[in-house]
Amino acid sequence: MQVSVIAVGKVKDRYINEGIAEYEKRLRPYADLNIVEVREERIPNRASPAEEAQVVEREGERICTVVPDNAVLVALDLRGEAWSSEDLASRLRSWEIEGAHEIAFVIGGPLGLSPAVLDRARVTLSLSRMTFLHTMVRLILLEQIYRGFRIMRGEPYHK
Ligand SMILES: C[S@@+](CC[C@H](N)C(=O)[O-])C[C@H]1O[C@@H](n2cnc3c(N)ncnc32)[C@H](O)[C@@H]1O
Repeated sequence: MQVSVIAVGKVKDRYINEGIAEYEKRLRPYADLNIVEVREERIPNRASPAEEAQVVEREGERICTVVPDNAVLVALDLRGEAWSSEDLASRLRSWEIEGAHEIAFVIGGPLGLSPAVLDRARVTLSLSRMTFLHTMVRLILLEQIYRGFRIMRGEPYHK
């Protein structure tokens, strides 16, 4: 299965990049993983609500240009559905059964995802009610996708 993680901005912290690299490696037997970064828009100092909305909209336009037409799009958003890891495993299984060619998870920038991206998503997923650093979300999400595949295949993993 092709799994894409579309994310706004680059990960600069070494400790996060090392974790991401570890989970990219662990996921290799389960999925063809593709991480796509789109440019993070500069937020002006003391940005007005209109300027912030423009930042989010521009990043959203960049995201929309890289989302393949036939992908199942999962938007990571604080206000999304709360799933257990078993829920994610069963969604992965049902997308596989439906013959979905690609699952694309999308992570917003510091100001979140645009309405256009949220509208395009098949499902909006929350990892917690707490707000995480967007670069940290990339690592947490990869661990959950890995955990989901392990559960789906009935393979042991940490409880
Ligand atoms: C710093 S957060 C954006 C916060 C922004 N104020 C909002 O309300 O969307 C950056 C991105 O990380 C992801 N994110 C952060 N915490 C999350 C959570 N608990 N669940 C799902 N996604 C999260 C989302 O994709 C979000 O767009």
